[in-house]
Amino acid sequence: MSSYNNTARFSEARRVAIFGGTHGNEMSGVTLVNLWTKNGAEIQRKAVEAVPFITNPKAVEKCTRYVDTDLNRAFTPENLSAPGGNNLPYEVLRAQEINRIFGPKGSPEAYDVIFDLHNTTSNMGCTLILESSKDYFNLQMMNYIKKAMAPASCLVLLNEHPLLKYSTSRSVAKHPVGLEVGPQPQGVLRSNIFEAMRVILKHALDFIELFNEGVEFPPCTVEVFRVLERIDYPRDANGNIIAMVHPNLQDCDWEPLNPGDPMFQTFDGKTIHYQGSGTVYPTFINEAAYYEKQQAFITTRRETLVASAIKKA
Ligand SMILES: CC(=O)N[C@@H](CC(=O)O)C(=O)O
Ligand SMILES: [Zn+2]
Repeated sequence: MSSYNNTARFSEARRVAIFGGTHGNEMSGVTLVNLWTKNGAEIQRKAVEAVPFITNPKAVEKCTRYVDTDLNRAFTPENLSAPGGNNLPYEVLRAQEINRIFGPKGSPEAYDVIFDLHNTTSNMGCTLILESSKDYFNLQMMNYIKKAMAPASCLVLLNEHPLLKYSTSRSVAKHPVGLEVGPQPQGVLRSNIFEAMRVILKHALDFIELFNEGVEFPPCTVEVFRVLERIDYPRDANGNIIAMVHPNLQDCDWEPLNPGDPMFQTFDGKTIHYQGSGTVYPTFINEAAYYEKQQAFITTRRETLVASAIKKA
């Protein structure tokens, strides 16, 4: 990226990948990618090469999140450079392979954009996940998608947290974009969720086509929800869960949670209240895949980011 007259210049985003099955039991992404692999007409755009790709075929085969370890945590520098070949966990080997095809991560040869399709069991609706508040190309894309979706809502989750950020499959690209649509149970396809994901991706590809055609996008602001904290379930001394998400919080992703609001309900009916110092916006509430990660939900803060104008270099 370079700046000239306050317009950020980015090279053409020709190489685009659409990942499905990073988690093998998240069926919208798996199904869309399989569909587009058979017939790519829907994802074809002028001056864009969009490659649909199943990232974790073994997990898709078993309809499980992963086989050995979570692929969407596996793209660390250590893993990507680990020797050991076939002795490595399946997903680490697969991460290396994906990094060879679509990366190398952090290099000029890396793919321009990777969309990674996920589903959540949480009531999050349409969510886009970003990893940087300074990527004006992605911020402009978020602004475009949000406007194109209106009056339907599409929220942006910003995971830029120094400790809570993880090494995603999409992080191989120059501009990584996560799509997270829910609620949808694991292993299940719901038509409303499937169609919502399909529409988000349509707008995203339209944006890239316009950008590649030389359209200048004027400065804009984007409302995002920045990851603050992970909240675990209350546990006993043995680590067993002793409370559930409170009914007042269940399904209330993105709604304000204030100090003193009910948060958990113990099995004997006691309410545990939120003790933070100010209003937060919880999301990924009661996500099935996060029980193993000791996470009941995450808290976020609302922020407005500013993006400069952008244009093709
Ligand atoms: C439910 C789920 O899998 N969510 C994704 C979010 C992301 O792609 O950043 C994950 O934990 O990897
Ligand atoms: Zn996922």
